[in-house]
Amino acid sequence: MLRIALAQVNPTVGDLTGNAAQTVEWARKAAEAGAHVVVFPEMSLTGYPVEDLALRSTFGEASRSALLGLAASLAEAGCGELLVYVGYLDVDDVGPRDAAAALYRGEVVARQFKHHLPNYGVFDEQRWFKAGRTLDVLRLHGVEIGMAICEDLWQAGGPVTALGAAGVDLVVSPNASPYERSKDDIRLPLVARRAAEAGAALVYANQVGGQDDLVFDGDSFVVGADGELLARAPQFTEHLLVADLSLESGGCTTGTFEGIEVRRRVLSADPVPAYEPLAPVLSEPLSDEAEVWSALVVGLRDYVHKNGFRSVVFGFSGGIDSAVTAALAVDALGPDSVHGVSMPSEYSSAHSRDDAAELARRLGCHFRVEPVAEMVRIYVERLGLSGIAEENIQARVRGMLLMALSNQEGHLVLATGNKTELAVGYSTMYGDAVGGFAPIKDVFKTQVWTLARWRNAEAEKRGEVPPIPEHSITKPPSAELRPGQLDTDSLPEYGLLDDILDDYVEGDRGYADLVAAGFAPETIDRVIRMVDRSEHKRRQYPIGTKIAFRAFGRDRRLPITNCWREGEF
Ligand SMILES: Nc1ncnc2c1ncn2[C@@H]1O[C@H](COP(=O)(O)OP(=O)(O)OC[C@H]2O[C@@H]([n+]3cccc(C(=O)O)c3)[C@H](O)[C@@H]2O)[C@@H](O)[C@H]1O
Ligand SMILES: Nc1ncnc2c1ncn2[C@@H]1O[C@H](COP(=O)(O)OP(=O)(O)OP(=O)(O)O)[C@@H](O)[C@H]1O
Ligand SMILES: NC(=O)CC[C@H](N)C(=O)O
Repeated sequence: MLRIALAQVNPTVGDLTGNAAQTVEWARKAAEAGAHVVVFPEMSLTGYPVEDLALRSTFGEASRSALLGLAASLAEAGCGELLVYVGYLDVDDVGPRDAAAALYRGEVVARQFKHHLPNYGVFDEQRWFKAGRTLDVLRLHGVEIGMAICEDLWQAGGPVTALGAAGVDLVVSPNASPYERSKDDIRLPLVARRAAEAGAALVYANQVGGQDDLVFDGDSFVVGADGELLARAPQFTEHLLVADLSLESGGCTTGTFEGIEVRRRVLSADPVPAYEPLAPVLSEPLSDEAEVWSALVVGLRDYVHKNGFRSVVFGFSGGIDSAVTAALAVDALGPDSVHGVSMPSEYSSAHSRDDAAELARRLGCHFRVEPVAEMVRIYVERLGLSGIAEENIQARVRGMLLMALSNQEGHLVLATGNKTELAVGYSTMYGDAVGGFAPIKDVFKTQVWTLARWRNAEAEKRGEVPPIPEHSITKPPSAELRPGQLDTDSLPEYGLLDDILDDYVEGDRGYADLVAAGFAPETIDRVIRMVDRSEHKRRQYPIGTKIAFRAFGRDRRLPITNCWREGEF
């Protein structure tokens, strides 16, 4: 029997000192829980992803030296007998390495480099790292333990097959697997299959927390050699998952398997005396809406706090996007850190002001009214503005006002745009598109309504006041930039629009496939033109948390100057 701890922690990219201190603190908790082994996430000492920091030799050297310091600190903290797997950035003659080390009795007893470097979606690892070629097996208390770093699990054959062929009893896997909807439905069966293929139990330790536009959900778990789920950590929160594994050791051989050299070192040969196992912890995965909400809350909170802000400011229009952004911000930061500003113009309806005030009342956050009509009038008269130029100046005056409040009072400005608007370019540059972070930029408009209803229903279940005024959910969306304006004057109805965008953006489908899906050719043409023409706006839009398979930004990268148009060929 061996007691394994999975430290599902939230590191901060670049904070070697803070992350090392966090590693010691969590290792101590694992030791106190009686664990023999503790596994931290991928590159937990540096944070993940470090992007081009990987290419800085100074950072690589600092990471290597922080690892040695950590080995010593762990021993000093009384964790010397605990086998600690920690991820870090290594650098050798070949180049930078996505690495994990095993620390024991104050020493680095193994260093292994990731073999498979993902280079798709949000990952650019072939730009940043050189691949590893060897695997290190450690024998601890008679158990043969191998290691596979994140993507090494995702590729059939290779490291896990080699470890299985060598005869390991247990594979530990440090991971930094970013959240996207339903990804947990892919990970667990995949890892279970790998465990069964290797004939070894598998410990999957994932990072939690936000890093720029990525959020990590944790959801660490342990599966047995037959692929059965034995323990699972909760999502979106730091957690120490402790599990007892009953492992039969058949012994391990060294040599070359699958073309990979497997090395082995014996740390301690004797099994631990029998002890009373812990009851297994099997946290329930969250519902789809709860999962997305938590992702958005954690992504926003970590962006704000890790960048040294304590509060946010943005426009409360009385509409659904700013209402959902406000509810998220209050869940993430607390009401005292959220500053809403109503900025009525000449065309703002009375209900937009009332709904904005009601939202603030329900949330208990800060709220002020700053009319913009007079400032807008000066621009309009001085420059003789009309039409779209007059419409947009209202949004731009609001943007300027919010940035002024940010400068003056130190709040981070949030942009409230959703994925549908971003897709079709339905926002004013330097107007409602200003800000440092855009919490719902990867959420389609129809999902914004779903989340609003879900969040209100959750509040009702808990006997709390629903945060979002009903009228903000039910009224027809309008930018209120001219009298009686409705979004549907310029855009197809949102249900239809989101269906097309789901196929064109998420599914990357071509024209013929869209027609085959049953959309009218003229609507397809119109939507595709709007999407393709607004790439320049998306490049300038603030970052925000990725929740979908294909988010704008890291996942979907298209040229701005681009004369290719989907059509009939
Ligand atoms: N390829 C390119 N590269 C760089 N810049 C490029 C560009 N193409 C145009 N531009 C620039 O972009 C400008 C046009 O963009 P912009 O000034 O933003 O204005 P524009 O896209 O013409 O108008 C904004 C649209 O968004 C709608 N809106 C505004 C505010 C809020 C909401 C809402 O409901 O959330 C909707 C509004 O009703 C209107 O339909 C051009 O004048 C030009 O300066
Ligand atoms: N009268 C207003 N007072 C304060 N902020 C406003 C006002 N009008 C617009 N904004 C800001 O600009 C953003 C874009 O708003 P707009 O009403 O143009 O479109 P929207 O995408 O339907 O957003 P919402 O659903 O929040 O109204 C709003 O979310 C809000 O932050
Ligand atoms: N850091 C990684 O190697 C992550 C890649 C992997 N496919 C995942 O998303 O989980």
